[in-house]
Amino acid sequence: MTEKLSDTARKTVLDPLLEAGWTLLEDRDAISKTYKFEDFTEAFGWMTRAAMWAEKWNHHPEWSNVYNRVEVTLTTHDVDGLSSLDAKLARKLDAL
Ligand SMILES: C[C@H](O)[C@H](O)[C@H]1CNC2=NC(N)=NC(=O)C2=N1
Repeated sequence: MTEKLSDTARKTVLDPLLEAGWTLLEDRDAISKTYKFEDFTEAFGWMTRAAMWAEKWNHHPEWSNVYNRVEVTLTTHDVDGLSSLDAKLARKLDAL
C-alpha cells in the first residue's frame, strides 16, 4: 500500500534528490526536474527507457518533451502527494 512520505522520510529521501537538481513544486506536493539531451533522439530514447520502468513499477511520470528537453513532474495521484515511489522513480530517471 502506497503512503505519503512521513516528515522524517521526507528529509532522508527528498534531500538527496533536491541536491541532485529536483525541486519541490510550490502549488502541490510534487517534485520536478528538466533533463536536457544532445538532441531529440537522445531525449526520446531516454523517455522510452524510463517508460519501461514506469510501467514495470506501475508508477507514471507527468512529463513533456520539446526537442532535446524533457520536463518531468513526479507525484503519487493515489495519495495526493509524494510517496516513496516518486523517490524511487526519480533515482531511476537520474541513473538512466
Ligand atoms: C490504477 C493504477 O494502478 C493507478 O492509477 C496507478 C498508476 N500510475 C500511477 N502513477 C502515479 N504517478 N501515481 C499514481 O497514483 C498512479 N497510480
